[in-house]
Amino acid sequence: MTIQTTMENEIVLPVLNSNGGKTEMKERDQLEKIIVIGVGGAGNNAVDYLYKQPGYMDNVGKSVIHYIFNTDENCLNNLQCENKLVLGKNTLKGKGAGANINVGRNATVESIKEITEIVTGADLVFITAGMGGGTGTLGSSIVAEAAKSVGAIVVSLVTLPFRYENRKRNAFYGIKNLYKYSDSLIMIDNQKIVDFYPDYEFTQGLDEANKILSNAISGVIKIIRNPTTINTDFEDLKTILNNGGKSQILYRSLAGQELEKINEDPDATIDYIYNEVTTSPLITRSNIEQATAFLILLECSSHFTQRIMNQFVSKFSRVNQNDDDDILDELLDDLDNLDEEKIESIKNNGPQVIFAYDKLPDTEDNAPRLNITIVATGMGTHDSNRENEQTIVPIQESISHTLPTHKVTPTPTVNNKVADNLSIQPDRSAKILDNRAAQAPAPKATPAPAAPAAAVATAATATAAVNQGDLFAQLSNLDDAIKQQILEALQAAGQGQASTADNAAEYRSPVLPEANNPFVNPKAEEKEAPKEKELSFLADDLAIDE
Ligand SMILES: Nc1nc2c(ncn2[C@@H]2O[C@H](COP(=O)(O)OP(=O)(O)OP(=O)(O)O)[C@@H](O)[C@H]2O)c(=O)[nH]1
Repeated sequence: MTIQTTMENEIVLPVLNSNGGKTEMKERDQLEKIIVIGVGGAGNNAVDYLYKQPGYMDNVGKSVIHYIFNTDENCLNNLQCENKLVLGKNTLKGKGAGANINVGRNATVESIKEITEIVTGADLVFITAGMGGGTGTLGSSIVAEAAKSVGAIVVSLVTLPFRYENRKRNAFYGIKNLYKYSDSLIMIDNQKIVDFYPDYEFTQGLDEANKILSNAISGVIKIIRNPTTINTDFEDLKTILNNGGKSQILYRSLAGQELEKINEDPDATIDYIYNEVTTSPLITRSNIEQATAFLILLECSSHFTQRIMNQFVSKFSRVNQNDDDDILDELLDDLDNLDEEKIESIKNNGPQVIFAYDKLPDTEDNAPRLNITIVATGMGTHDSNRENEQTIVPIQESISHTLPTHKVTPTPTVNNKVADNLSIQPDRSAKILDNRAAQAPAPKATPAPAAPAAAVATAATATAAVNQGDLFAQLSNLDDAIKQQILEALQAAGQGQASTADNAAEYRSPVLPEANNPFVNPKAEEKEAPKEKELSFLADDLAIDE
């Protein structure tokens, strides 16, 4: 679907209306704010690859903000993406981190104020980086923490280094930290490029990985942005990511010969498609058969009939076609006396599937075509055959779950939300040191569940004020210039509304991992405060000896 541009150059997207047509327009300011950030050389290259994808920038990419962050200014200058941030410019003067993860981490912390401004107001942030190098390894997790602190969903996509680089240990320090702040973490193993494409020219091999990263990003953006005959949106993505567990994003485009037997021999072709989609050679452990929730976007030519769609989607939902027929017949026969016990006995085994469908225009040669994007979650945490059912909750409670997530304050400032999410509270009486922060546009309100009283109390403890002396003690491993930068960022965050326990709880992300989310797991509120309330990049466990 082409994005239309108005006279004022405002992007408007057609959206599905209640009659199933595609006539309504969604104004730009109604759209969720999506930001794609590449950190370090590999991350920058992945964003650049995305830019170069045919049609991407003319279509969904136009309504997304792209950034490349790097310590190495030369690398930034050579790439197309117009939004660039040089990390740690005062200290490193635009030179790279020299494969030193501590240097890259410090450079990113030095730029935390700019990073915070960039992510403020975001609903969804994609972060992509190569693990193992100096900049992206820990820089990515600092960016992820900033994004999580402003309430965004964070989807991280990283590469693992080639074995011959001997950087796996550093890479896993990076993954350990990034995982904490990511709702979804996708990993591509560069070593598998050697295994699967041994004869490819070197950069062509790297591009195979870059293609997977960029396809995953553009596929998810399409799921949210593109109007389709059966539509999905940002709320659907949240539902699937809230399912918890490990996640995976897969994309595949198939056409022509690969699908030529789709009508003659649908069983074999569907098996073939399923295998092609679910076994991406470079992705580490897809384990998709363990997923307990799927968000699927299917864009197909007219060869994909009702029968074929039924067979194909059933492979994910693992539905047995004739299950429950008797109960359904009994219920339908007596609608006046619907029996709750009978309703409850309907089997909802297997994963939840939300799917979007759109028809691709047929080509002149009438070749079958299929593009498929899958977000799968819940791997590794649940029984994949668990009962998939939503419990009906009393009406008041269910209304409170749809209340806005992030408190809308009359004059919120860029950094208030960040500050409220951190355990170290800035001095609220401090003068405004950064005028840009004060003038930044108000972040858009997004939906949020109401916090139970006990969670508010827990959050109050977690946000207990820490004075500047304590802050300096925690900063002892960093040099003076960086300490000053961080303090300024925190002080800028300090002006505006006073922090209260209420705010802290209300600003809590609705997409916390299940174990920490009191709305999914009622016991979570009794556990320790959510991790993102700590200013983790100042903590000791990030001081790594190389
Ligand atoms: N797939 C893929 N991997 C890459 C690419 N560029 C770098 N890598 C991998 O990513 C790892 C990190 O490299 P970079 O991203 O260049 O490093 P950096 O984070 O910028 O850190 P410094 O260069 O030390 O400042 C490397 O070990 C490579 O394995 C790329 O274009 N594609």
